[in-house]
Amino acid sequence: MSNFTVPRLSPNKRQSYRPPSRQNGSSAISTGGSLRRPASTMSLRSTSSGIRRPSTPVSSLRNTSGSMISSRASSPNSSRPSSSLSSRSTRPVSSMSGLSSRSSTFNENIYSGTIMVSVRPRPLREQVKTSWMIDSDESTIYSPELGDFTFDSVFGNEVNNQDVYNTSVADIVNKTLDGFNGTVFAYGITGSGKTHSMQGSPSDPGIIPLAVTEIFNFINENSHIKNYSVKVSYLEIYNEKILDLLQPENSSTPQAFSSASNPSTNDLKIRDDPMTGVKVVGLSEEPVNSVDELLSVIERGHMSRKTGETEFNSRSSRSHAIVLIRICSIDILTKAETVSTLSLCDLAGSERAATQTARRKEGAYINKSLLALSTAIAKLSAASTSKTNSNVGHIPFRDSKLTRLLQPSLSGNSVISILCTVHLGEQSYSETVSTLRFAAKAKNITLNASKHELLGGSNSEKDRVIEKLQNAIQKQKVEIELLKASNGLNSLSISSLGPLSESSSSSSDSLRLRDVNAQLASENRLLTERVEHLSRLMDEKRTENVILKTDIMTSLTSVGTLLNNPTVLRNLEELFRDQATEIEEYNSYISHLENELGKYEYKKYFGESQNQPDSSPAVVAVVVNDENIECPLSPISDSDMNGGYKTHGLVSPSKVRNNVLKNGNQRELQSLIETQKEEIDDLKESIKNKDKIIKALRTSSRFKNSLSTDLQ
Ligand SMILES: Nc1ncnc2c1ncn2[C@@H]1O[C@H](COP(=O)(O)OP(=O)(O)OP(=O)(O)O)[C@@H](O)[C@H]1O
Repeated sequence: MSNFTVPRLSPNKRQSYRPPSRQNGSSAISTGGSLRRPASTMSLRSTSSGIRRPSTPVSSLRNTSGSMISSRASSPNSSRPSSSLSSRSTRPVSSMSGLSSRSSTFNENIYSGTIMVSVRPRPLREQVKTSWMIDSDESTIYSPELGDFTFDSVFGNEVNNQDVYNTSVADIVNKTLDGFNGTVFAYGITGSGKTHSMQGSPSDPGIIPLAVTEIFNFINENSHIKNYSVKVSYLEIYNEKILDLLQPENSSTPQAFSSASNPSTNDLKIRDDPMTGVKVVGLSEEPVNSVDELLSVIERGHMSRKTGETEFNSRSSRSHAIVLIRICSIDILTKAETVSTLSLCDLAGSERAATQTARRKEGAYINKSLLALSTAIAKLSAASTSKTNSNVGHIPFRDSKLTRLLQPSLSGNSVISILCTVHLGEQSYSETVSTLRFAAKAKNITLNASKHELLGGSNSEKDRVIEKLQNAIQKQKVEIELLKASNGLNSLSISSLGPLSESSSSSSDSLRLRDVNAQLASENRLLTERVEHLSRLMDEKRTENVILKTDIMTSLTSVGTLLNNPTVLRNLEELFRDQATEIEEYNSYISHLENELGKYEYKKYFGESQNQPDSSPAVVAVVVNDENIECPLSPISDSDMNGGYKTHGLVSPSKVRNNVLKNGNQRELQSLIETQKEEIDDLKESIKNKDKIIKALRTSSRFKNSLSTDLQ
């Protein structure tokens, strides 16, 4: 059974909905079951700009069941104001400029303005703490640490998908129906509500089914003025591969049989396209004639989408999914033809490093493409805000399939709405901040979208296209003439195909030129493939690096987290102190043993009656082998030094042996020496281990100090 319930909007509800507080321009708060206090009684707080205005902490925006509430009316098709719109084609231009609340201008063929950016927090559970606040103006979200973030809309908890659609998406769909390309995408961390907003549920249909409904309602209304055709494609980008969700490969063509003529649907290629900017080669398109048909095609594609379980979402989308709805209209009277595409994107959510390898790989690809998207957005934002447009550099659209596909839209060829979904719990604070920063940058981007009218349009439009084509033909003619006139160039160009015959006519010249052209085109193809191959290799390398970096960061973060825990730190310091004390004890025990050994050896060597001089240093070690007896602090013969000691000397083994024999039991002495030596070695080994531990503890302590310095 389809997941989508088809909402039937009555035609007059198609126009953009503004909540009551906005429509009458006041900040009055709707009380339809809402617990939000009226603005006048709200606590005042100062903002970064010094203006004081009412605000409500997110935590207080909960109703008794723990869900958040805001002033936006929850109005499942009921409380929405009905507009007097009878036909969009007759709607005054001024009423269509509401795409973004920031400055935007619109004429029949060009839209200039900014991206519509909205923020939708996922409802918090009762016990979840948050420091975020949403202003009653429904456009500002505030954190005490970072201040205000202002967007076109910041939704409260009680809004449903219909409200989100009316406020943030309906204008985009309307413009698509007018011939502009439209793009809507949901962006946010895993589990923040992207799929919930885009697809919805039977009881709360999402943006995709609502947009589809609006499209067909409009088409039905205007079928007496224009002929429409609608086609749908559905693709996903999974691990940097583009897959056709309407023709999953395993259902039809086995990979082994895929060839250039029957390209694999498991990794479709993107090509530049003069009409649409980019084109996914081989992506299937299905014609559809009704809401139900369109939704069932999407539902079919949806079944093939990759999902998996993450820490935050038991059914997480592991791919970026894009529904492309192509609408073609031909004016019955003027024959003006427009083609426009509505792209509805449910992006995969970013997430912290996962534990499973497969999830980690997916996560690395997802994070990589989202990083590419936010880099592109940041650069476009810088380009839009910079007065000179210089120093913004190249926009790296080719860094990921996602940015490559969105390139025409982000480059201004589309009207765009971005819905940023966030989770306002403390646990996701840093992710929420980065999503809001992304949203703020996106808000700066300016768009200059134009309608996509084809031949057959108004006379002036037709003339413009004809003139363009004639100019192109003229240019080519001149080029051919130049080639013909220049023998040198001619022979240079054609030499690779063999000499021209003396008597070549102009027609054979042009045949040869066509051959040269074909050869150059095929070389070009080869080079393009090589470039693609190399960039794929680079992509793989980058992904490996991302995975490696993610692993390293995970380890560093866990060490950092461990060292930031005061209890762990205290325990480590105690351990460190204990080890140091123990080492000192060992050292003094070793000295004691060495002293004893020295005394014992001295007595054996010089006789029981001789006392070791008090001032004599201890023997540190005695090594017995066949050739030498090494006594780093060994006693030497009477004659050598009158019973004194020589440091680190080597005594001849025969001398020692003689003296030992003179004093009795050599075996006993040797075994004692060896036992003592083994004990000393064991103790030294144990000190070495302790030293290692101390060294490791010192290193972690240094690492912790440097981490905390970095964090400051
Ligand atoms: N605004 C909301 N109201 C009610 N439930 C919501 C809302 N947002 C999200 N949820 C619920 O939270 C869960 C996760 O949401 P969803 O699957 O839409 O997240 P997501 O951002 O698409 O995650 P992923 O990127 O992992 O696919 C779902 O059960 C969804 O129903």
